Amino acid sequence: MMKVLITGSNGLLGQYLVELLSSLPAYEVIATGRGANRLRMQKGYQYESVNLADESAVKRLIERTAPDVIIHAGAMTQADDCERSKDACWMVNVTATRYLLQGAEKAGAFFLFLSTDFVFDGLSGPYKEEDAVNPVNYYGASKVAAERIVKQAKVPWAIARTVLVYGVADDPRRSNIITWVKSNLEQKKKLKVVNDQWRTPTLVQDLAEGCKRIIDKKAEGIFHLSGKDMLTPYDMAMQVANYLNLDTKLFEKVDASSFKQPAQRPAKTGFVIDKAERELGFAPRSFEEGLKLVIEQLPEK
Ligand SMILES: NC(=O)C1=CN([C@@H]2O[C@H](COP(=O)(O)OP(=O)(O)OC[C@H]3O[C@@H](n4cnc5c(N)ncnc54)[C@H](OP(=O)(O)O)[C@@H]3O)[C@@H](O)[C@H]2O)C=CC1
Ligand SMILES: Cc1cn([C@H]2C[C@H](O)[C@@H](COP(=O)(O)OP(=O)(O)O[C@H]3O[C@@H](C)C(=O)[C@@H](O)[C@H]3O)O2)c(=O)[nH]c1=O
Repeated sequence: MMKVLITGSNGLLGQYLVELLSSLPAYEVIATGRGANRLRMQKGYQYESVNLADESAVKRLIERTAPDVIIHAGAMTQADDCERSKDACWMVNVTATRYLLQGAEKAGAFFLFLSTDFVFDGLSGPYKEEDAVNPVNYYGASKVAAERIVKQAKVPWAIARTVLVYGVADDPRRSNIITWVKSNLEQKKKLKVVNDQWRTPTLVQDLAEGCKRIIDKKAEGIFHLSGKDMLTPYDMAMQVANYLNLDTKLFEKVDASSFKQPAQRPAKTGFVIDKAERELGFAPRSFEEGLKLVIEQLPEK
């Protein structure tokens, strides 16, 4: 049985990793999050409340649980918050990653780190794993710094980068493109939707499956795990609205410059996922299929 420690277990990806792995007999899951366990499903795994910024708590947890694998999904993920609170962002995204890695090296655990398309500048997407990083915001810079630490690890490691993850969260601290469009249009609210950013949005179930394939194979190195469809948020929003027969006249097509967000976003990212398809058998759903699955999962109004 593979003992897997998952950080960020109350987050969007974390909860799908916990549900996926704890439902399979081959895995023993230790889920760790900040504060109380917020998952709907509270059986079939061990939950440990740990602040990842607390070095001794992190190292004690790893020593006590002795995992074979650590999947580090926990992070400060709101790019604007990271721009405003750089110290907090660095503490969680970089320093905490170092604490976990030091614990992993002591335990001899395989280390899988979750990273982002925001490590790239967005000038020449879609990106392959070997392309040069050049972040345009502090969140991206923190992930580049964390990746650098992971690459020097004394244990086998992998970095899974992903893009614009969407899905249904038990207790979401942040919305995502589908839930955000659906809830606003249903309330007849006007939406400014960006038409000059390009992404390859990723269904959270596909991302969790990709992470599972990496740990099953102990596949080492960087893997780009995202959807294959290159879309703008406007394209995505139109697909959501049309599928749900909601009023697309509520959309105002804007370019990113009309947003006064603290963190700059890279214009055109998106990933080439050939390596993940070839080496992991990674096969993500189309945005249309993912959209349908998410809508089916949403609780009835
Ligand atoms: N969502 C996306 O579009 C993308 C995500 N990624 C990366 O994938 C990973 C998972 O993302 P996602 O699930 O969407 O992120 P979420 O923001 O949904 O989850 C992140 C989790 O980390 C936890 N966390 C933050 N700070 C601490 C801390 N100090 N101690 C313990 N836990 C902490 C949060 O806790 P709490 O719930 O209490 O806030 C949260 O549950 C992240 O590393 C992210 O950078 C990469 C590209 C795209
Ligand atoms: C808030 C808002 C967003 N958008 C678009 C812009 C953007 O491409 C998309 C998502 O916007 P957000 O600001 O919510 O998300 P954003 O911070 O851009 O998303 C990022 O999150 C971190 C974790 C990552 O690692 C990145 O891969 C990326 O997913 O929706 C609009 O079109 N209109 C809006 O009013």
